[in-house]
Amino acid sequence: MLRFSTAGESHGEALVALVSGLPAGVPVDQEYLSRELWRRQQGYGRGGRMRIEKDAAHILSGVRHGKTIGSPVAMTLANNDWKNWEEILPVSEGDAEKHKAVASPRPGHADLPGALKYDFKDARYILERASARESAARVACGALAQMLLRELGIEVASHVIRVGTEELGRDASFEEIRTIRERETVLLACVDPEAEARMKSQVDQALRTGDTVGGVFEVVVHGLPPGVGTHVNWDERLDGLLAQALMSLQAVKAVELGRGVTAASTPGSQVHDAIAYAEEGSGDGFTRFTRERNNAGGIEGGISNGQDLVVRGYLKPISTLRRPLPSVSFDTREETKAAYERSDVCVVPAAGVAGEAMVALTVARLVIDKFGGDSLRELKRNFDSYKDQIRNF
Ligand SMILES: Cc1cc2nc3c(=O)[nH]c(=O)nc-3n(C[C@H](O)[C@H](O)[C@H](O)COP(=O)(O)O)c2cc1C
Ligand SMILES: C=C(O[C@@H]1CC(C(=O)O)=C[C@@H](OP(=O)(O)O)[C@H]1O)C(=O)O
Repeated sequence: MLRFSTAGESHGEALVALVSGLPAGVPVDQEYLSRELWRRQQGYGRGGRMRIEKDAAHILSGVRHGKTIGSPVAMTLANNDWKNWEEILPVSEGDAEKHKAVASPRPGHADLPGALKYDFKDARYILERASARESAARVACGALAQMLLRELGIEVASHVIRVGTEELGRDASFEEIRTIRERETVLLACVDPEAEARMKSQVDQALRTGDTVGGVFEVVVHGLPPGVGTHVNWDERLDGLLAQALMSLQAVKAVELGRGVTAASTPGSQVHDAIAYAEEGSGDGFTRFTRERNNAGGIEGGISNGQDLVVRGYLKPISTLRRPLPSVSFDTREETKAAYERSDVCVVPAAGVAGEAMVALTVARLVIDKFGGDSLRELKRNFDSYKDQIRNF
């Protein structure tokens, strides 16, 4: 079973990422890994921290001569900002000035519930781990999952479809979305330059007014055969697993599969994707069944149906505001302003990259569950044999 976990605090020495369950023989492309990490750091509206960090994953185990060997892959990602904190973080709470306590919790961040739960009067102990710095480690894990999926012809890409109140307003083809990955500079990762300019103006307004924005990213998986995930148990359904995977990302507050949101208010005849049967050589790429549209987002009954998987993550606006909202001091219990040091103002493109990682890890896990194999060769053989089986169903 493919599993991954992360450790590390935002301003600690390093992040740690651990992936187990990858078959042996998967080519590990360091350049691809670095590029995914770079992509997660991009986007208009990111704060000062991204000028400090230059993320890179150092592989400690599980890879020899450029390929996985079946053992867990352990990676570390250094925090450059650690050098600015290494003398502050060890200072005890007693020395409040030097300790840089966060003692007025930010509405929307994990500060207040975390401090209550873990019994701290300093939310720094909470924010260090709640921080989306952790998503860098997820992207390192996700890059490995993508390296496996690419060997099977399965691709994952994301783009931004909304920032604040500005949206793309049309469907994008997978070919268009794929080109976002290749961009040398990333503004808001939108396929349409005009919509991107409108999105930028939303960020500019937030920057001007000391506010923040949220938005929506879309992750698309191309080349996934029908039959991945299952309807038979609630916790093995592809839709449920994808929702959990994306919802677990910092600031994601809703997940949509296909046209899930508008479908709720649209008649069935306009929602469901009618089925036809094509001549040999055509069809959805896996079978001879075809659909003219993909409102289901590639999943029916918790099972992939051979169409592109389309999953959207809805982000709330960033909670740390330059013009802070009212809060209450842990020390005096009097009204004060929420803490502010520095912050991102918009993170939708970065969250999209983290979303790709989470989707890739979820899909790779189910692919490994279904097709098995301790080596990539064995997995591929099983995968190809299944594709033969369904081709002429
Ligand atoms: C890539 C990324 C960067 C983020 N940067 C910030 C930030 O600079 N400031 C902030 O307050 N929240 C930021 N967040 C969101 C917080 O991490 C998140 O709101 C917080 O941990 C509370 O979790 P919740 O929003 O999921 O409830 C970021 C999220 C992502 C995905
Ligand atoms: C460090 C990253 O994002 C951070 C996520 C984050 C938060 O509260 O989630 C707060 C900010 O951290 P800092 O207070 O150090 O500027 C972001 O920069 C990153 O994405 O690598």
